[in-house]
Amino acid sequence: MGINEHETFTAEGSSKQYRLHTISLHGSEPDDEAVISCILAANLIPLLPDPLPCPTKKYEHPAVRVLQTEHKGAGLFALQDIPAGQVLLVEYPALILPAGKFSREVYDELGARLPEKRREELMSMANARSKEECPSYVEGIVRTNALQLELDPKGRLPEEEKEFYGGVYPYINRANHSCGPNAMVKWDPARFVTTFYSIRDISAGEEIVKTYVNPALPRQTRLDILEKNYRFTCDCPWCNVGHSTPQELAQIAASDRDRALLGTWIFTHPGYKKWCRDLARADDVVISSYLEALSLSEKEGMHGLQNLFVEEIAMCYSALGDLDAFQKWAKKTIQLTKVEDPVRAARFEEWLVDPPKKMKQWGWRKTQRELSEKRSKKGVSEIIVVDLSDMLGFPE
Ligand SMILES: C[S@@+](CC[C@H](N)C(=O)[O-])C[C@H]1O[C@@H](n2cnc3c(N)ncnc32)[C@H](O)[C@@H]1O
Repeated sequence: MGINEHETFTAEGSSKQYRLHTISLHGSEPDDEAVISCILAANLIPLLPDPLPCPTKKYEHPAVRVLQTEHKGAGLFALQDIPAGQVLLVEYPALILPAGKFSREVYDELGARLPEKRREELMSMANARSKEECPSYVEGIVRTNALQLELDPKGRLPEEEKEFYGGVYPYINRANHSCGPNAMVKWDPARFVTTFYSIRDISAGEEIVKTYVNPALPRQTRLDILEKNYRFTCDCPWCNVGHSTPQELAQIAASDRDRALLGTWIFTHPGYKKWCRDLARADDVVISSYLEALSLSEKEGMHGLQNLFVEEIAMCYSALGDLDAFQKWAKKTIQLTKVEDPVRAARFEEWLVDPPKKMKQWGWRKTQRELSEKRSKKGVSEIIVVDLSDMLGFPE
């Protein structure tokens, strides 16, 4: 017997009230329709966008295919070379639900509410959990596949009522894991879709992989999380290494250290904004630091951070007034941010038209240096305090 939309229920160990809810996005054409079966906290339902967005066309890159692998079940593969910054798939979740544990009936009903074809797609997905752990097969699929998403992007729920939600995607979820991924996902709460996109160049025949864990965590922690949540031993080049000789252990320690460093680089190393204000620092200090970050991220396969690093470098060259170098790094920034942050990418596009004219900070450091040299030749010593708040490209 089904549970109806008006019935409320709770998760194990909680008194919070939830409801089943079906989101139907209707477009003008018959196949412009998306049905998402959800478990939502009762107080979240009134916060959903009203009216709901029109469905975005699903997108599948012509060179992306689901193929069977030897040991990992199905996976996604590139049939042709795909450059960094390309949209690979755009997809609605079939299911949206919170992380808590519900009864078998709730999960079964959640799956049963999908249109038949969508339900078939869902039931063919990987389930790494045993029947004892997850009596409902739908729950097993959820725990093997769900990707985190934000349903309250404007933060309208009080802090104590916030919770994590996940979405299950019959196509995007075919992507297997690597600690050096070549693709990432981005959830768009306004359109209810997730975009899967390349973060580095992918070669024809290569598997398209995302990361299921924070890649900045140490190797053993990553292995433990993957084993506990997804029931496999990661065999990526950073995990599948010998770990008995002192040399091998030193190599693992170095990789752990570099990954942790990369994960906090932008918070622990001086960036463009501070450097720009401080003429006492060498002109190349931030550029060298971020070139090092780029090279480490290449070594560790942490390409997902490179958009931040290339942007810092581009901005430094703008303050130095180096046109060729700025153009080179601004183009890289656009390529690596256009899916993740289109507004930022558009800003660089605009600057690129004529950087010296379009950028307030263009050549600022060069000009200030020349000025201070002139002043010191004249024997004038003064502290230059300049308000750069309006010139730094991006708001704080
Ligand atoms: C989200 S699914 C990925 C798609 C799945 N391979 C399929 O056939 O639908 C997660 C499951 O895929 C498998 N998997 C993912 N990445 C793997 C990897 N690097 N090595 C081995 N198995 C992996 C594990 O069984 C895991 O529980």
